[in-house]
Amino acid sequence: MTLETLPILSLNDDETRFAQGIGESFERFGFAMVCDHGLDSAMVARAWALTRTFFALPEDTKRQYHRPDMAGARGYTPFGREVAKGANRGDLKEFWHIGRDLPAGHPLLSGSMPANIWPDHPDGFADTFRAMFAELDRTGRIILSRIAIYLGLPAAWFDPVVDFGNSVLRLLHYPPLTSDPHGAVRAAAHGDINLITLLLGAEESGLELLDRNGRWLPVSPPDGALVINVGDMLERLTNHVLPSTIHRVRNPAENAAQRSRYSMPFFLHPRSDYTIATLPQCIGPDRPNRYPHPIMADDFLQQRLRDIGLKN
Ligand SMILES: O=C(O)CCC(=O)C(=O)O
Ligand SMILES: [Fe+2]
Repeated sequence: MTLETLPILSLNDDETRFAQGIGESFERFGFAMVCDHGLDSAMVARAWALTRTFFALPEDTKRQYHRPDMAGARGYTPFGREVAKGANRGDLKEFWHIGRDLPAGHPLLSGSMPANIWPDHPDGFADTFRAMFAELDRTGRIILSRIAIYLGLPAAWFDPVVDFGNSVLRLLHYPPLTSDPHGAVRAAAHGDINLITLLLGAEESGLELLDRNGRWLPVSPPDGALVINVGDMLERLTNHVLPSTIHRVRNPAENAAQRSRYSMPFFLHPRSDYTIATLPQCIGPDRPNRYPHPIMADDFLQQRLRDIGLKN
């Protein structure tokens, strides 16, 4: 049976059923909607309140935390800075990036994973987003274990792949559209770079995926649910069994254009030194290996950061 619309999956379902459900949803759409994900709702509410308060600070204050030398990997990236691969205008968004806190002196620290920077205001920002990062990291591992089952791998297969992974939590603000955007959009069509993305906030409309029939399909999760999508690294690892689907955030019309939109994607990455080599389970007579040359996760990432204008 082929799926017609994005199903709503429950993480309370038993492992095998959930694995089958998310695998089918990913194969068909590259996306899934997941409720009962177990994220603490009080923590998530605090995270939204802090996000709103931070982005309401004066532009000059926010720009103190802009660190172009870190390729946008930590801290603040101003409005209009990120340009989707192949697009010619900056997206109508500003964002803040949080990474993993590594133990002091960890070898990955000196290379691809800079230490976090935290704003002086609002109070509680660092504590709440450290907790959010840890919880999304934990939830992401559970999702990956179900994907492993679907692919016929041991459930714990991804654990060493994502241990000390270079994941990033992004707080996104799309300000109200007050003037003619001259062709720019909130988020131009793009694929995500990482393994999987866990997204909160998509109940505020605008997110659309490019379906394989060439039509844009709105993604409208129930309140509080996670939208999860396959990124380019998982697509490559699975030889396109699980597709990384192009998506965008379109500009709203009329009343909604007067409102800010906020969202919170967690980009789950492998360790920087993990080598992405096509899974033998995903190669066959009808599906020759598209990627005979493995690539290190960090080399893949650095190339893509140059593509989107965050790195020179
Ligand atoms: O804001 C959203 O709903 C999606 C954001 C997104 O696709 C991204 O930041 O990669
Ligand atoms: Fe995205």
